[in-house]
Amino acid sequence: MSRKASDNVEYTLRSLSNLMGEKRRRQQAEGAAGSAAAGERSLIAAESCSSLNSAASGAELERAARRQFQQDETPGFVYVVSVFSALGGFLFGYDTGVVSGALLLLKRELNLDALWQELLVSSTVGAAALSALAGGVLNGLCGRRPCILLASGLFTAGAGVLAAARDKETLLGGRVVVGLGIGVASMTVPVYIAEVAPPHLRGRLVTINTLFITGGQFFASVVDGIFSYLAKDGWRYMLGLSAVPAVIQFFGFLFLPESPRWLIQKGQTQRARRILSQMRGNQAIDEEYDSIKNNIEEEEKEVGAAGPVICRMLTYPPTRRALIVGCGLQMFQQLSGINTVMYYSATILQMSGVQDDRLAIWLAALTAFINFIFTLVGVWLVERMGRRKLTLGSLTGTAVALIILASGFLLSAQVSPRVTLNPPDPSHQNSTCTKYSYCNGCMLDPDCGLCYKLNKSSVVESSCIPVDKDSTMKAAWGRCSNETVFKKEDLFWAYNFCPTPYSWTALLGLILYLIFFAPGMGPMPWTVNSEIYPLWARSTGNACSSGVNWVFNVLVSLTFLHTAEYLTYYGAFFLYAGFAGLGLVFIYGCLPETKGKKLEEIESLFENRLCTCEI
Ligand SMILES: O[C@H]1[C@H](O)[C@@H](O)[C@H](O)[C@@H](O)[C@H]1O
Repeated sequence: MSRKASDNVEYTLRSLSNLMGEKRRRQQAEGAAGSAAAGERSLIAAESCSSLNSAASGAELERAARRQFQQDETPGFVYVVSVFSALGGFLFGYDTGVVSGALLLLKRELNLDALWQELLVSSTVGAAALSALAGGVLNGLCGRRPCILLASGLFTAGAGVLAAARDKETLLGGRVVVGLGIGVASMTVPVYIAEVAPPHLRGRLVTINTLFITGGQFFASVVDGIFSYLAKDGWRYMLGLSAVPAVIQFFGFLFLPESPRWLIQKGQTQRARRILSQMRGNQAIDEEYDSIKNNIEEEEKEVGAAGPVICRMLTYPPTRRALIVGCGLQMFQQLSGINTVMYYSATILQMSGVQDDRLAIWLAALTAFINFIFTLVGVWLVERMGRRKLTLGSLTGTAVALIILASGFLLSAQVSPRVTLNPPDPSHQNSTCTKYSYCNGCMLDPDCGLCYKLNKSSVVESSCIPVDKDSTMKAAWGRCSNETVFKKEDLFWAYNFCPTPYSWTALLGLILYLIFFAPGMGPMPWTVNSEIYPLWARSTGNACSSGVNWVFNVLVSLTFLHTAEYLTYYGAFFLYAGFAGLGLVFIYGCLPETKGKKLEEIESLFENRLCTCEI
């Protein structure tokens, strides 16, 4: 029998056993009085059972099951709950994305030096790493709902502090509060959605959370674009706007339920049953309820309940393997360089000849839009292709795109224009910029930029000059120190990039990167982590893997400029391509397929040694 046919029969039989279970339950509820109003569903059940008795032919069985299936609709409530939780993802994306635009205005208004700018960006990511780890304990003790409420409270408070800040210290405090919210939300939301979703929709609904993350990043870039025109206080709106979705989520969650799985674990079975039937509409919940309950009991027998969860996870082989897979996926997601590619997109676009800064900001919004739209493709594909194929395909494409991107930088470096003019520094300060004889060295030095003219498409009259301390858009002195003047005189100022005929290669690499990364490597690490741990280990497993995601996020972004200085840009992107290659080997060997499986069935996928999973 073909796989499909056997699946059908299995499904048919399962549906029929549901049908009969449902009928039995109804009969018990209706009691001896034998209510005549058994409803349409009982009629179908009766019809199905009688057809089972009389003919019992395969075709009839299948027809009855199909009719039952058509009645089994997932109630809209599951979608409402998922969307409200995914607002946490939106805030994660918004708050990590909005800061780059806000900094452009902030550094002028509050005179921020490089250290303070760095602090305002990385304090949020650092706080997120810590609170994701702490979120595991909170989730286990208090449940998912209080954690989501806490996260939206933190997002609101942080937004308020940031919008009202009068000095940089308050700003730093606000960014830390927001980071604490991001960490808790990033680990709780995928777990919560996975626990309320029916198995056949779980991947899609959890992936919606990542869609909201990238949606938040896109929205942030549009808000940055709009408020960049408001030189005074524009940053207050940028940073404060996130209070709106945070408040909506907070009030929404006052009315939304706790995860039924967490409730069963805590022995609150009546409440759990009520919520589970709300989530499943007209489908029978007995089977699901029993399987969750039995599983919890078995797990307690098998693993015991003594000692910290992380120690039990590490000493019990299936959860140890799941943890390695979960953390590995999150590590490779960040090591493939998504956040540097996104952050660097404006420069890549400038290399392609976009000289106007405002245009570059809007084109960066376009980059965020491509990331968002292709995450939507992931939502569509995840239940069709499954997690494993989608992740493998996505990472393969990402690695190829990184190679193209790196080659673009390599070719550009090989034809890097010569520095032809060396004007004397009027301030007589000893700048490092004078020592470079090619643009390539000049652009890798964060203190210098290239001032040049174009003759047709070739660079002429070029000089490597120190960059202005307040704005990277002009030189500290000389021909390129006054923006309006040098633009009128047909002069160009290149900071962080060199004019190159190979910019299209980098641009192609950038677009391909997002097209491949966004549907798979973006969402799958979150989706897979939400489903691979048994209930007792789920909060801790997700806390660890989210922590790994944030720690590698900080590491990759903080080291990028140094990596680029030592290895040059193409070296840095080749390095990420290498990491993506290693990630491919890891995923090929270790990631099992979890599509369509009940959360309770997934543990068995990790019973075998790693690297022996099905292909
Ligand atoms: O899955 C998300 C997403 O792909 C984002 O675009 C990225 O900024 C995050 O770091 C990542 O965790």
